[in-house]
Amino acid sequence: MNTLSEAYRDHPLHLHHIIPLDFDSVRTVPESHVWPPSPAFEPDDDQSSIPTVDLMDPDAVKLIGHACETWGVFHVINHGIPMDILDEAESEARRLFSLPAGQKLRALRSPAGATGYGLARISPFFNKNMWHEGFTVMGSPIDHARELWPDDYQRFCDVIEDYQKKMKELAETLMHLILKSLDLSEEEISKVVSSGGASTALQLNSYPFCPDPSRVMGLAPHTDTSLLTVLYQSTIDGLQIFKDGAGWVLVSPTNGSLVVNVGDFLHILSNARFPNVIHRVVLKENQKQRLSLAYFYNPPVDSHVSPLALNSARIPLYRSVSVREYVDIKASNLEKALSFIRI
Ligand SMILES: C=C1C[C@]23C[C@H]1CC[C@H]2[C@@]12CCC[C@@](C)(C(=O)O1)[C@H]2[C@@H]3C(=O)O
Ligand SMILES: O=C(O)CCC(=O)C(=O)O
Ligand SMILES: [Fe+2]
Repeated sequence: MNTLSEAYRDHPLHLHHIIPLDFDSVRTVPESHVWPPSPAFEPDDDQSSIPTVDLMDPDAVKLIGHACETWGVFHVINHGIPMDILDEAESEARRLFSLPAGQKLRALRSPAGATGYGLARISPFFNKNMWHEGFTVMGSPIDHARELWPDDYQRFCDVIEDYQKKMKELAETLMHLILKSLDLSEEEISKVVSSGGASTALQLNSYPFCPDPSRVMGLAPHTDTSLLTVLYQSTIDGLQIFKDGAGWVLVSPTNGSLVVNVGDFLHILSNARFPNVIHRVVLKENQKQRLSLAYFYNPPVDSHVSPLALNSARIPLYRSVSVREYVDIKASNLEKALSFIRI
């Protein structure tokens, strides 16, 4: 049973923080979606780019450790997920977001719920709305799929379940390599990567065509709560990560590769050795709808996370925290959540 959704139950949201705009019905950007121009909005000229890790490389452990330490995000190639699985999942996401607004609302996330159609969870922390609609899956999507397509929900379920299965295997492989790079023993590793126990979520993201993209925000800056996130961003760019000293760096999609980023839990576990990378999505002029699929791999919801990669000379920077408690803290403190568990 995936009980991650329970962790969100105590933090109900107002409907206006859940219901997306009917993007098909607007010809101009409403005031509610106009973000103040920010000087940091334009990406830096210096276009450095995130590292690429080849999972077939005999040095994968070293490469992945270095990528996590220096960037907290990397492209992964030779990841073993066939292109048609990625294509199919993308086209199911497209089919979902192409439904008329009224039909999508039938699968609206409930105020105390975690799954279904709606605005990004972080919406209440910003006074402007994002140019975004999402669909969150935890475990089987069947209930919401039935609401969307009463007579024809099976294809969506099969594709999404298959996608999650493949992503889980990949996330476990990645976690293994990453924890090895921190010199953890097999025993310690198997406590973190206990297959069966992990709590996971899949987020389908849509950034519809926008008549005035320079004035909107696709997805506001945030870090993921996960251990790690595996992102498929298909072919359209827009994802940017914030790198100290470099500013906003564009993460362009490359054919069939996946983007992996360090989330808050891996940052804690690594005792801050790996940065939980801040990222956002911006929109460009004359750009078609952008879709992305983010798979969040988390520790079991009742397990505790604490800094593990400690040698004798290093002191822990964070206290131990359960997944449930951290989700609780972050639900009311988006950016400062980590400061609550700092020692
Ligand atoms: C398991 C998760 C992870 C969530 C919450 C919950 C379901 C949806 C995820 C996202 C997806 C979009 C960005 C984010 C910041 C958001 O608003 O919702 C993510 C958030 C997190 O990483 O905290
Ligand atoms: O759409 C993207 O490229 C990023 C999505 C994201 O950051 C998320 O779902 O957490
Ligand atoms: Fe994210």
